[in-house]
Amino acid sequence: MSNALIKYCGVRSLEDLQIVSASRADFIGFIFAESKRKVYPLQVKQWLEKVDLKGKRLVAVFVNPTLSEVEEVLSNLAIDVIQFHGNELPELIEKTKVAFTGSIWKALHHHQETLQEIDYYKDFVDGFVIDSRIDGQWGGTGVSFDWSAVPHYINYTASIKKALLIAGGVNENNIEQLASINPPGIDISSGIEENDRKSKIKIRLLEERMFRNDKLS
Ligand SMILES: O=C(O)c1ccccc1NCC(=O)[C@H](O)[C@H](O)COP(=O)(O)O
Repeated sequence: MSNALIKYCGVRSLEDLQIVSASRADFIGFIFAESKRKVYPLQVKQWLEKVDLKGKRLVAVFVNPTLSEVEEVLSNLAIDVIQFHGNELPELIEKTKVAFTGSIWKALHHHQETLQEIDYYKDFVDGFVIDSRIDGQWGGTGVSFDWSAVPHYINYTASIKKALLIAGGVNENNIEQLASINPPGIDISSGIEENDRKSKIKIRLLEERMFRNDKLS
């Protein structure tokens, strides 16, 4: 059984939103950055008027945005979490907090010095998303990193009382392996897609495997 919180990211249509809203996700992510999954605040607002989220929280994902880009999203949507997925400086994070009282997560790419990067950001954010490091791409790569490092991230973020989600290439075939390491959160985009659309079938398979032994516990 897994207690991990789930974030399904990269919703890019009303149909995607309907599918993830009916899932066991805790968080739904929208990409407000250059990506094939990029969406716009007014578009998302219209979708949200038509869908019952069943209590799921909304995450706005940015890559090196201006403050006014962040403010435009916040003024149109009831965002619960902001995820900074680029090289944002603490100054931008601090300015964001003036108008935003929700949680802020910093996405960092897994490499030799990620724990030092966590240290650098820890006083400015509420949590971390650890994703794969792929040249020329910020996220949504569908590629996993070496999960033998995950226990280090779990222990360190627990010691500083920060949220943690593991991202990068999670899918229905490897979810049990990751869930067995017990990360507090798991973030998935490509792994629940088929032909660039969120897939009800992939989500069902992934959740069946992730929560396989729920009834026994
Ligand atoms: O998903 C994107 O297209 C994306 C583009 C630019 C920055 C971040 C992006 N995604 C952020 C996420 O939180 C994804 O869920 C995370 O990178 C994992 O993606 P995947 O490997 O496809 O599961």
